[in-house]
Amino acid sequence: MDVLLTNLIKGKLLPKAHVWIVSQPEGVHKIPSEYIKKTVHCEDFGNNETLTDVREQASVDVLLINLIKGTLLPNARVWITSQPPAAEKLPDNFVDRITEIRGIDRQKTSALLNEVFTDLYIIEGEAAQNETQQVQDAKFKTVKEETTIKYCDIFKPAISNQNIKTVLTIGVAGIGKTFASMKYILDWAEGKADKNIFFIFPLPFRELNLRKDKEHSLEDLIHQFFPALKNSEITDYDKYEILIVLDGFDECRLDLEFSEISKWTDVATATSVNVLLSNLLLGNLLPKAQIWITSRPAASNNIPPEKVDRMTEVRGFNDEQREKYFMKRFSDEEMAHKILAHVKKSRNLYIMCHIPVFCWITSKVLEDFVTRNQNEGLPKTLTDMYTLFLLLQRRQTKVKFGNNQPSSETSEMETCCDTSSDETILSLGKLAFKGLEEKILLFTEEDLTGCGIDITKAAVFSGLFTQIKREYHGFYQQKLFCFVHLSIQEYLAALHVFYSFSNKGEKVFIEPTSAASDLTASDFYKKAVDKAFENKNGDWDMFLRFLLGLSMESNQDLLQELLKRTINNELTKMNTNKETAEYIKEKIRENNSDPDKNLNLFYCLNELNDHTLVQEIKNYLHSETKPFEHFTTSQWSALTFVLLTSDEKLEVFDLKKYLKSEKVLLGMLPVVRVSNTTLLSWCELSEESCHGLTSAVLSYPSSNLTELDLSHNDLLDAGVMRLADGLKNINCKLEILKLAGCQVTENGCSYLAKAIESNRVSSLKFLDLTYNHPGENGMNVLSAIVENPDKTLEKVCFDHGGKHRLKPGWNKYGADLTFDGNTASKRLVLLEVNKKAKTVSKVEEVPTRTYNERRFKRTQIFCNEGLEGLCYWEVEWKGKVGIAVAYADVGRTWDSDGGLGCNHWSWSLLCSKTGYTAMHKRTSIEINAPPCEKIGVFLDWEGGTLSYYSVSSEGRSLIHTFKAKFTAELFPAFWFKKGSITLSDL
Ligand SMILES: Nc1ncnc2c1ncn2[C@@H]1O[C@H](COP(=O)(O)OP(=O)(O)OP(=O)(O)O)[C@@H](O)[C@H]1O
Repeated sequence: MDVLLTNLIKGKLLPKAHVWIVSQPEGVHKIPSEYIKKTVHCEDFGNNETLTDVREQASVDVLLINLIKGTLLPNARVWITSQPPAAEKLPDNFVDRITEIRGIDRQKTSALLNEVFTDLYIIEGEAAQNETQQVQDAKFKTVKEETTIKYCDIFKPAISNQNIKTVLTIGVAGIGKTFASMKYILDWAEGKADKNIFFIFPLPFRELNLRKDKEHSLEDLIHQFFPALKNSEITDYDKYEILIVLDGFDECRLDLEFSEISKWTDVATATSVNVLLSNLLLGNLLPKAQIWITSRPAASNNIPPEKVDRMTEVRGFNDEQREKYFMKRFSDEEMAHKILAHVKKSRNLYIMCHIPVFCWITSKVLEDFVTRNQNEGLPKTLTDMYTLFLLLQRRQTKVKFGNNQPSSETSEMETCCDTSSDETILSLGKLAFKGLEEKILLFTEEDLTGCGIDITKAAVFSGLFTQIKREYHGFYQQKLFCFVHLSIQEYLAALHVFYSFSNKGEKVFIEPTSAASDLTASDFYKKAVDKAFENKNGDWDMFLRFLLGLSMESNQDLLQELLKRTINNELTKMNTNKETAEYIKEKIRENNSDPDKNLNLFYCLNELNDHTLVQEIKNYLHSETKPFEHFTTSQWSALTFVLLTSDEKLEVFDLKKYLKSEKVLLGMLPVVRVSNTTLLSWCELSEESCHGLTSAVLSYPSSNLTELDLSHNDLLDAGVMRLADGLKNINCKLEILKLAGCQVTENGCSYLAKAIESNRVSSLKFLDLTYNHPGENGMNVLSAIVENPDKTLEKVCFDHGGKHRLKPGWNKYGADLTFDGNTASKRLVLLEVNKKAKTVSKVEEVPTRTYNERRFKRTQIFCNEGLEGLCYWEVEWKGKVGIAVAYADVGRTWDSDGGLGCNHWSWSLLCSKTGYTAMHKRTSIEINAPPCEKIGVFLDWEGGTLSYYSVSSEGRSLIHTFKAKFTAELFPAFWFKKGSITLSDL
């Protein structure tokens, strides 16, 4: 027994077991101190003085001990809450900080993360491991679906042996990135998950920014965030499994440098935070630690892709999760149903509610509506919602100040409180605007006082503005504040600008020049439109939406009391709004280069209640006539907006359904981004489209595109080089890329090969390079990648290659035809080295033809070449002729099946001075088109089409298309009433 116990305590027996020894104090010395990790003294409970009278004076300790022991208030129930055991290894206050929802739900003290957290829709990008097994696994997944991942599995390997060290999670503002990471940490702290992880260090960029001016060691930095660790005497961090959560990379104001970085591996020596963070991300510092970075999409491009092992994107709530959110949010089920019903009433609102932060604001506002039994004035626009939210905060503050029922004694006090709280709101607006201008998200006390804000008064607006709770803060002594969400900062900034202009005539964001003072209201809004429009990063886009929303009378009615003014007629005149709307439409018309900017302008029109453009497009889409050829730029932008905001998921985007035009494509790139498949073949595109696709789609983090068909456009190697840049990008999710007939040579192939080689997360499986000229080398470099088990590429098609494929346009499909003299009728003569056939009036007997006289009874001739695949040829004709194709054994003899175009196995276009007739089987279709001397024939054998075109110096114009399922080679053939056919050279 002794041996057993000794070895158990020493850790030799059951080395991983926790051992808890309970002993009288005098027995403790018998256990060697090196085997004791922690001693808890319980003697206070044993020999303390007894207290029975609640009126008796005693120390807090004595009071508590007696309460717990039950000697004091013996009938009272005592509820002791404690941190769970896993939290023992955590720094002080850690669980509290995570459990309690900071900022955004502060007012509701009972709001615990576990209570409100609703599962999120998160998708996984391709894993970036080099592991053969994983790649092979990926190869067998034939159908690519969006892979969803649960927040708790973010670091879970997809296959065994996979090491996921760094995860990047992206998502738009308020979509739930921070929440997902907090819930992950909480699960761990509660011992529910990731028990192998010893420490999790959340280091938000917001707060790391504050340390950028001084040098720190990584250890120091950790101690600043978690002072309790100072006493932990950890000497070797590599001994522990550590997860570092770097939240909000988009807010990073450090100059992280990943390329020519000075390598830093020392945890204990001080250097700049820039160097520490860059080295942490590159894996030089704490090489074994796992890293979780969250970021809004645009900023995430700066993270070196090869260092990211898994990309995930938070997409917010899907329909089911959205409903769950509202059901969880309200303990009163009836209330939850009512609110959901309100949300569902407005399609706009319902769609916006896929963003959790918007759900939160919506639930606050609608809860108030339902409680007050109010059905009128439900919010319709984004600004409506935020205005109502602000008014709710204002009313709640009023209630906090005391009596809500005005009476003669309290009214003066109330007015005073109202005034001061309204002033606080307006000052918060000033601070918000200053923050937007200077790109500040965290504010110090000086910032607040600088804007005339009294901290104690601002504290009551905890639904808008909050102090960052950091009692454990060792390093940064100042108190720090922030708006509960950036969108609230943007709304308040717009309110400030609106208020300054309408009440004081100040144009805050316009340089104080004399000209500015003469600005009319509509000029003022136009300047705001320009300001947002000119900002590349879209920093002022939301602000503009709010400012324009505030210019609406409906919003000003709501805010009248807060703004303490009668409505300035000029500001709300319908004319002003109309003028602004027209100005925005003009901007949309003029802007051909940045489709995303136009989208924001459409959202602005929505705020101004101007739906004319959008409605017009919706009408077109529902009508028979879709005059896309005559669409203006603004109509194209409106179409883009309509497609993007449609309820239906856009699986396939086919440009040909609208207009084959490069300019149109470039304007509709945001639509390409959300589609899974984009079809752009035969659209007359050039290198410019490749450039646009790479920058706005393939490199775009949240693009959905997995299949891209760019075939039969003259992209050349230059275009392929642009596309290769996209293929290199970590965000590129393409699995199928079709570049048939794009004039690609060996060079183009090597750009593609290098791109696929260099992208660790390349998911490309199929590459179509038919009808190009890859040459031996081009084929070899790409085939080598197919052979490489570390790469997902399964197949590259090189069929129908050759030098002639480098000809421009349709000439690359040119069929080099010659007449087969043996099939020529006696009435025909062949001229110009078998390129011209002509009827003659006097038939001359040709001795070589006599072996089968019957075949010459029809005046026709066939070509030698049997065609499949894509082929194009042109002929010049005179007289009355039939231009046809037929299977090999058809119609060459005089038989009962009739001539060319009169049976199942041939198709013909009869050409004469009066027009054309399309003939197949026994049907013929008259085509009313002016006769043209030159006819182009395009055969897409696999696609099952045979098209005839008139060809002139103005281009090609379609005469007729036959559709059929071709089953064998087709031979060009010609029938003559009288006249001639010349095969043209291409
Ligand atoms: N899973 C969730 N369940 C319930 N509420 C959520 C969830 N995710 C987010 N929210 C709500 O949305 C708010 C914003 O979420 P969060 O701060 O995580 O967004 P974010 O993506 O980090 O945004 P930002 O990029 O602006 O920092 C939260 O404070 C919370 O009210």
